[in-house]
Amino acid sequence: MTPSKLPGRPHIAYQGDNLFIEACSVGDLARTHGTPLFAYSQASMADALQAYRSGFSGRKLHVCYAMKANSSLALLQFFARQGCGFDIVSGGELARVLAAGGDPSKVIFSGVGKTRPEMLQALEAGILCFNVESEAELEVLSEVASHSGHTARVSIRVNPNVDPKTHPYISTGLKGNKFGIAHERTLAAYRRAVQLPGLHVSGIDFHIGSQITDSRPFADAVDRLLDLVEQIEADGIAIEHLDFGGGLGIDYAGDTPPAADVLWQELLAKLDARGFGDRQFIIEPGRSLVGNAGLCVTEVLYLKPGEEKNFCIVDAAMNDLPRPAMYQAFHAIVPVHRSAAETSTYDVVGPVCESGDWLGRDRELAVQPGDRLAVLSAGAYCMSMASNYNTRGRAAEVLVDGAEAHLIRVRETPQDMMRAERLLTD
Ligand SMILES: Cc1ncc(COP(=O)(O)O)c(C=O)c1O
Ligand SMILES: N[C@@H](CCCC[NH3+])C(=O)O
Repeated sequence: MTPSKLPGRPHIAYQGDNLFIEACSVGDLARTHGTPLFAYSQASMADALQAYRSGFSGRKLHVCYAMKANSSLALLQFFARQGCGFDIVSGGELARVLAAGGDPSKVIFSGVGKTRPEMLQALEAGILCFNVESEAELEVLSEVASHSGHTARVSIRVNPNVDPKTHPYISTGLKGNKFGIAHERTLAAYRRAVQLPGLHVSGIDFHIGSQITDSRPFADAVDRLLDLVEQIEADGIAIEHLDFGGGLGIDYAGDTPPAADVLWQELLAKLDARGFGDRQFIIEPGRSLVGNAGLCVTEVLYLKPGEEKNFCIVDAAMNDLPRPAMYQAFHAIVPVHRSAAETSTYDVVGPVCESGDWLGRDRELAVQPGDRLAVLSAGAYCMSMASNYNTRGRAAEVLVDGAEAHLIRVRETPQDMMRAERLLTD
């Protein structure tokens, strides 16, 4: 039987009427592990990583997986085994990298609010580079490094003032965003960095936003970055590596982002033309490595017809999948077992006590209580943004490799959720 593939998700397909992720039936996974359940395709992640590596073939490339997209330990372990480093934004993320067997010397540390203890933790672990986001941070990092006898390798994150044309909450490279140092102030920041003790200037970076579906903003940002590198190097300061951040989008709803290899072949032609093609490059992709590798299986609890809306109430909620509530994001929702029954239009909602707790609006579905649905594109910024709101335990997760499904996270229990709390004693 020829599987019918879902666009943009090559390893998720119907065989007959049953949904499969690689060679695992999604229905069987749900029966074995319960719902809500996240399932990730290892082959999808490998393919996505390979697309970047093909685009940079013959170049010096270091891929730092932006683990905020999905920081589940087994996924980190997978990327570490593929030779990747990690883009971290907290001491907690560094601890996860180490727990997953990641190599700290391949880690870069981004983020506007690094604390002194986090800086020290990263210096002691021996990370590759700090992506510094303000002049004030530069001073503090110099102090922490020199007082502790370390040298911090630094890259300055430039805010190139380029519009990535994405949701305002996930745009990061515009003047009005809190991220990076303004283009105009960058040279002065480098001049200061080379004077400060405890710092070694290593690179320059940008990250302009997330879910970018057009190559233009990347091309503009690369141009602006290279203008700066020329100025900085003319000033006698060597820039060893160029870091282009992450941000490439995925297909959620028929979106057509450029393929990673195509995008980078185009951008590298620009870098070659300007004489920068043989530099050490770093990229920090998150969503595009894991987003369409994942789905979340949920069970229909109740159907509730209403005067204005029909509700399909499922056992996954905004605490598991916060993107619709936070960004009005669209995630495709498909049946785990397709049926020929007549469809109705439903809002797919969770059990959480908020009207914002919806996963999909106005979806045509043929469903009954007990049926299962799969929320697609759930590999990125779902589990890593999940919460315990309404004291709902985080879902279980499986990593699928062909016909094998490895349980990589057990469902969180009420005891797990209460573990860090203390009652008052008289
Ligand atoms: C500094 C930095 N690098 C990389 C990423 C990864 O972005 P994406 O998941 O869109 O690839 C982010 C998140 O937007 C980020 O803030
Ligand atoms: N959480 C966002 C992406 C944030 C990117 C981090 N800088 C999303 O779900 O789309």
